[in-house]
Order: sequence, then C-alpha cells, then structure tokens
Amino acid sequence: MIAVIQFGGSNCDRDSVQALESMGFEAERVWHEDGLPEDVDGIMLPGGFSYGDYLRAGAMAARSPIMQDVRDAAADGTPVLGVCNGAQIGCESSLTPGAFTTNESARFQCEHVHLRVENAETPWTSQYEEGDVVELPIAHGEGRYEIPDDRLDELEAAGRVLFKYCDAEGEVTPEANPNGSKHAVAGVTGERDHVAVMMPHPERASLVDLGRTDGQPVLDGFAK
Ligand SMILES: NC(=O)CC[C@H](N)C(=O)O
Repeated sequence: MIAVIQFGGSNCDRDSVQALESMGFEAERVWHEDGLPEDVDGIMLPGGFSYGDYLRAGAMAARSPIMQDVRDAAADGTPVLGVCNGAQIGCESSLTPGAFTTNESARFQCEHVHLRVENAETPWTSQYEEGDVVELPIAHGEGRYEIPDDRLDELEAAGRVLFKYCDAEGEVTPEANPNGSKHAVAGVTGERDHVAVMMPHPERASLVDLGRTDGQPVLDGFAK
C-alpha cells in the first residue's frame, strides 16, 4: 500500500490516490496525526498548502511527528516521492537537499511546462531516456529551487538532478525556467534515489481520461 500523507491544507491527496489507483497501485490517504501504517510499500507527500504555507511552504508539516516515521521508512528503503508542497516538505525535513522558495515572479504560477530528463537511471525516471522532454503541469508560488552553488555542482555530478525546466526542444534557457530555479532544477533525489522530490505534478498528468499521461512513469517508480 502506498500511503499518501495528508496534512491540514494538503489538496492533492485525493488526486494522488486516484492517479496511483488508476495505475493499479493500492493507495490510501493517511492523516498525519494517525502515524504511518506498518504495511507501507511507498510514501507520497502530496501537493497543497499545508499549514497555509505559513513560515515557509512545508516548514510546519516537516515538523509533524509522522515525518520522523517517513525518514525512518526512507532509511529502510521505502520509496518516498514528494510533489509540489510535498517537495517543499521533503526539503524542509532534510529528506532531500536544498529548498524551494518564492518564485522569481513573486506570483503563483499555474501552467504547463517542459522538463528534460537529466538522469534516467532512477526508479522515477527509468521509463524515460536521458534527454527526453516531458510535459507536466506546475502550480506553485514557492517553487524556485535554491541551494549553494558548490552543493548543486555536487548533486549534478552525482546524477541527483532528475529534471530541469526546458523549452519544447529540450533546451534549458532562462525563458523556459518558470520560477527562476537555480540551474533550472525541477526535481532532485535524496542521498539514495528511492527518495525524490519534484515541483511539477506527475499525478495531474497520469489519468488517461484527462488526456495526458506524461507523469505515469514517475509514479511507476513506486513499483521499482
Ligand atoms: N500545488 C501545490 O502543492 C502548491 C504548492 C505551494 N504550497 C506553493 O504555492 O508554493
């Protein structure tokens, strides 16, 4: 069973469960105060506005006791994927490096973007080829990836950048970077690649009925 953790203000938990179920996974919403069930095969931190994004997006949810269970499960090899607010929570709880902060535009942005697959050898990207261009939706006000330059160089060298924002041809340009993320980073892995976070929403592009399935390969990472 994949646990989709719900905090006060999460709003992509139902969509995430629906997308995962449509792909044949067993998935359940888990209220954070109830703690992590024992029989968990995967953990998704869904999008939304946990605690109203007060302090910094994800900062308060990261301090919920369930996040220690999530870190322990991740250390034991349970796959963890944080999407959007879940990505912010992932970074705020040290599952993944860096931080997501206010978009360069200082506005909430809701649009479709192109992403280039930087490393196709992670559970979340193994169904793509390196350099593939994927189209996924974004919807965030605090999606600008920030991290010290030398740390980012290390991550890039270690293949820990999953996706970069790019144009339709796969070129990484300032114009194609919707939020001003450093090096156009849209998603990174933790120390081990079964833990990953990304700002774009794969679950919003995983239902055949909605006409776009570019996100399914990401969610399929839970099966790896
Ligand atoms: N869709 C979401 O998860 C919203 C992300 C977030 N809390 C923001 O606006 O930055």
